[in-house]
Amino acid sequence: MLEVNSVNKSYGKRHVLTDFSMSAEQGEIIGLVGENGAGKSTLLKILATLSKPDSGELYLNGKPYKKYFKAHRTVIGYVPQDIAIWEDLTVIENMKFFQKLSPAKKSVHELKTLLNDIQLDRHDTKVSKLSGGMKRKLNLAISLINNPEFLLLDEPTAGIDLKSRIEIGEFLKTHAKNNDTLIIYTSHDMNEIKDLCDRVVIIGKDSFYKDLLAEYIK
Ligand SMILES: Nc1ncnc2c1ncn2[C@@H]1O[C@H](COP(=O)(O)OP(=O)(O)OP(=O)(O)O)[C@@H](O)[C@H]1O
Repeated sequence: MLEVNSVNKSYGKRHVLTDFSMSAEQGEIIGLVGENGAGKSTLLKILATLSKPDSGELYLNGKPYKKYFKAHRTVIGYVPQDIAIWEDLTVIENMKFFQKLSPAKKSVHELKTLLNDIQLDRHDTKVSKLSGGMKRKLNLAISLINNPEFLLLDEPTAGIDLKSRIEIGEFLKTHAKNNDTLIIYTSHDMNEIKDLCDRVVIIGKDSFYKDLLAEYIK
């Protein structure tokens, strides 16, 4: 489903991605790990069509990103590291707002069902009153409005309570299985990666993660 071939990306003189390649199939959950600054967010932005590589080729369902990036955008869901929702609107008002920007049309009932699936039932609460975990859940629910085939999550569980973290993990597993969604997700928590991911991709040269993974996956 996804092919990434020899992608390079630099910011000025700083090489962030060097000849990076990977492939992935529908329904897989892939953990992307690497040290701070290894290029995980950079790769996710490229995969989400929000940034372009300096060189290399990417394909989704056999179609090159270069030619089909607009079409790909409609089937990709992306949750950035920083939470991007309206603090002064309620949960359901945020869902309705982002629904208007989405190519897929969902009824209010469907939007509420999506929130309930992710165990966020405070539909009429202002975002400013939500916990960090609930905000992460809302951000994730927004990314699912367009029924993405391919979901990219940049540290979706960073800095949140254990209950929300477990609920998000369980939701993602069920969602990937029921919808055949490819999920690529970054985290610094190796226990979470081990519980959630079918496979791990290491980014960067650091052998630390290779050794750590070998230890965890024994
Ligand atoms: N727009 C940009 N302009 C210049 N440098 C950038 C830009 N975006 C990222 N970088 C640099 O590129 C490197 C890789 O950043 P990136 O955010 O992709 O790493 P990361 O693996 O996601 O890190 P972290 O685990 O800390 O989130 C870092 O050194 C960062 O400072």
